[in-house]
Amino acid sequence: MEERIPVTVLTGFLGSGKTTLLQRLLNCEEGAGVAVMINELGEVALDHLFVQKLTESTIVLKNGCICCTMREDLQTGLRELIDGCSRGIIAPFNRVVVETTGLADPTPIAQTLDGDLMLRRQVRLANIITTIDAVFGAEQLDTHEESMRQAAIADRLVLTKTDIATPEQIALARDKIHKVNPMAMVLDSNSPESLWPMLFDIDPFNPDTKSAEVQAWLSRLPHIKAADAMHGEHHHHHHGEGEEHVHHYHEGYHHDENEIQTFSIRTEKPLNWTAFAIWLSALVHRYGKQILRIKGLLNVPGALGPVVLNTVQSHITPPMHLDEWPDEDHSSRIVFIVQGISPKMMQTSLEHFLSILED
Ligand SMILES: Nc1nc2c(ncn2[C@@H]2O[C@H](COP(=O)(O)OP(=O)(O)OP(=O)(O)O)[C@@H](O)[C@H]2O)c(=O)[nH]1
Repeated sequence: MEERIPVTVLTGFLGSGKTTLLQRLLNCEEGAGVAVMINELGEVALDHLFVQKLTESTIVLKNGCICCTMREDLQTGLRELIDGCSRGIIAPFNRVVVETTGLADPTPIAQTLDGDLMLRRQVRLANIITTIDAVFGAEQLDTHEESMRQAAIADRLVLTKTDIATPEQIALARDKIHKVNPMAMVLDSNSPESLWPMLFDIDPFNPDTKSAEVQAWLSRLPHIKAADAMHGEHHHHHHGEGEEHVHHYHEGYHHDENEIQTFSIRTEKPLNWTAFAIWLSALVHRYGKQILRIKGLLNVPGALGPVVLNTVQSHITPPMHLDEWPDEDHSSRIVFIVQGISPKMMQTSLEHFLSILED
């Protein structure tokens, strides 16, 4: 169904093991079909020298960061790969992995793919993979905003250096990343099994695997599934004649002034899609960079199954219908990962918006 080439963004803090992971992936059987773009800071690019299996389908973007100054280079690089392949200069590939610098904000990269009309027809964002250093990860998440954003935005988190970290360090890193991003699958880079299927076979933006991906991240959110049992931890809001509207579950991750927060909203009532879509685009427009991820299952009147929502910052993929619900719970559930925005404010504004349109 989906013919565009999937692009994976591989990010992670400085020295967290991106290049090492990339090397391991390229060494897999499936690695032969991967074209690589490596972005490095500094005039003398070195990273790509550590990746042994480099072929002609590797492009090194030097001397700048694709998330800030080199977005055009990213576009040009992708075009070069695609053109080269169609002219037979570059070996055929079926996936592109873009390794960012350690300080990159991965979200503008997603937008870069979107922003180029030509490219948009040929490539699509497949997923965002973030490496987290098991030894220093917990500390880096606390002290470096870049690290925190990289973790918050990810579809997959890969814990590296578990072979040299203490069990306490690993537990602490896992605990922190779960608080920042409970939806992402967490993998161990030193696991003897192939990471390939976990990283690539279920692809959150691919309609064919959407249902499996939704089930996977829902299962990681037990507090949403078992919401009614969570007395005291969520707030009911009553409107008019006591009708129940939006419930709000607050996970909360406290991080100084630029606090990143994960929280979810559930509503039992079918959601007015038009109203919700207007609210969402206004939100994304207003807060831009502060919206890291939004994932949701929406119960929209008239639809057989739920509508799946998946945004990376202002990159809102067209919502997709599933034929059936992944579980018995047919309420709308939306998970937000935001930075410096009050969950309370968002919840109130959504309630308000939905109620205006109902009247
Ligand atoms: N023991 C151990 N060392 C690792 C692991 N992953 C990476 N390293 C080492 O950590 C160092 C940094 O790894 P890289 O793969 O270069 O990290 P990176 O994220 O690409 O680094 P930058 O591009 O500089 O941000 C290297 O010396 C790697 O050999 C791991 O799982 N275990």
